[in-house]
Amino acid sequence: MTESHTEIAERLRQGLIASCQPVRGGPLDQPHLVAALALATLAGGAVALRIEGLADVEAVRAVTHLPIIGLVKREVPDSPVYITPELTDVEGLAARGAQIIAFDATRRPRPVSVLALIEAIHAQGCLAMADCSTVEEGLEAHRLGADFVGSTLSGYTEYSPQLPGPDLEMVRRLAQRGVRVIAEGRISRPEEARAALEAGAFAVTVGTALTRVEVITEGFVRVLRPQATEFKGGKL
Ligand SMILES: CC(=O)N[C@H](C=O)[C@@H](O)[C@H](O)[C@H](O)COP(=O)(O)O
Repeated sequence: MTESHTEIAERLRQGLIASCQPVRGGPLDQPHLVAALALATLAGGAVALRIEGLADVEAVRAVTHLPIIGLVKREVPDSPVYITPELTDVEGLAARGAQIIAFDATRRPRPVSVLALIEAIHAQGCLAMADCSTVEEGLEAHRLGADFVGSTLSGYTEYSPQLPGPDLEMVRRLAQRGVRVIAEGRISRPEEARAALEAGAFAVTVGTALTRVEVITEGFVRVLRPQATEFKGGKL
């Protein structure tokens, strides 16, 4: 039985969303291993998954009925936008079973408007998650009908705050304005996840700290052997 949008949103409330995006090109970058990583995070209590790429979404959908936030990372000409940039990406993700589709909703030059993406996502029967880098972008995406706004891209556009940790101020200000915010980006400790909920986040997404084994390992190695700091992994 397919769940209603309300039921899907309720599953996320106050919960942990596990982003399972292995280091691309690394040893865990295989759809069946991403599915295993996803199951491991669900066993730990994650309420939903954030999965990148059509093959990985398909593999994860085959092993769980729980909510998948799907996205495609892809470079397009003449635009820095790389998270679900075009309408064909939306169709591909919906066809593979993503119930929520995340896309870049920044104000940078883009191949497709934020409104057109939201409408396409809704036309596929999915919920729209707007990955934003500032409060203003989040408010605009909310106004245009996005179901969730993520702090995902704070620190990843040149005009947003470049913080070492999560942008809790962005979360707080959007939540105060009645936006359903998913705190995401550089949350690496349980206390930070808790602080995000206290700032008003609807749910919290953690990626690297759960599933990018190379990066987690390197964090320890850097402390033990500061001279051997070179990260040998692939693309994040
Ligand atoms: C900026 C960008 O492209 N973020 C991506 C979005 O899906 C992923 O690379 C991040 O891992 C994800 O947002 C979770 O964040 P963190 O791994 O910091 O917990």
